Amino acid sequence: MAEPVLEVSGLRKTFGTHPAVDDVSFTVPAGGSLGIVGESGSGKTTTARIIVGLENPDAGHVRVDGHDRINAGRGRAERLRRAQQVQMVFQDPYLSLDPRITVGAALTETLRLHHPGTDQAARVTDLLSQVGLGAREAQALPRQLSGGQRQRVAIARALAVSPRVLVLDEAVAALDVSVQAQILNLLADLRAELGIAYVFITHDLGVVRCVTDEVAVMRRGAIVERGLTASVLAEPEHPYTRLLLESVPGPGWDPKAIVTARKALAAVEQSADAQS
Ligand SMILES: Nc1ncnc2c1ncn2[C@@H]1O[C@H](COP(=O)(O)OP(=O)(O)OP(=O)(O)O)[C@@H](O)[C@H]1O
Repeated sequence: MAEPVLEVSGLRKTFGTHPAVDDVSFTVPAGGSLGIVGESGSGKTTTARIIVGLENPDAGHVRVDGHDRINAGRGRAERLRRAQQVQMVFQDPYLSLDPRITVGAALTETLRLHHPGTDQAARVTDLLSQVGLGAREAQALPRQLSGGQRQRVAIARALAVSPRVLVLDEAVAALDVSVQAQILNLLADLRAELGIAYVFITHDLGVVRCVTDEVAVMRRGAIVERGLTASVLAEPEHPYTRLLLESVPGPGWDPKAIVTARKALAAVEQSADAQS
């Protein structure tokens, strides 16, 4: 197994009295891809925001290449270094792209900040070509592009920083299925080419199947099951994972299976509550 590039250990975050993230630990090897799945409110986004540094945990560690991100200094050099460890791609690239500046200018600005001294014009061309865009898109404003193109730009901008880890939070959820497939293929190609590690936050098990090696299933802030994606999806051990799988309509899908899976989960949780 490759050395972990990302190590998350004992992460906790409570909002008021509500534990949003409850003792979450996992590692991702260099160039690996971990999916984090779970229903709405299970703590996926809060975990992602802590990894990126948008939220502080109440307890726990996040390390990239062995360097602690939580207790690192707050100076400019430290902030740049942290950004070069982890970048994030959000569901809605509109929110992360400045509507007033062209794609080319946005990429140039990111390169100037993170990699001064490189040939920025050549690198912008490279980055755009890596995500399947060209000179036309370089001159466009975000609103002049399609949703899929905007998401490619958001990925290019994250790549411009040359991060070790890319956290993708529902990054294809807003796109229609054919564009989703194109972006998922692009992400798979980039991982193979650049060796970046991915943390893929999604509620979509189809996405997990396509682009992750391992998956962690979150429920009520905690990881209830984790393993190789193919094994977890083929032979889920936790009743909650089974319920998630039964909830995906497909050929031969039987809505009654959801009822059975819900009952099995309730029985397990009642017996856990009784023991605690
Ligand atoms: N800033 C906040 N203030 C208060 N509560 C919050 C805050 N952020 C998240 N929460 C709560 O923490 C819990 C976990 O939320 P989180 O967004 O991490 O879940 P999620 O699994 O990503 O859900 P979704 O898929 O809907 O984004 C939820 O109950 C949510 O209401």
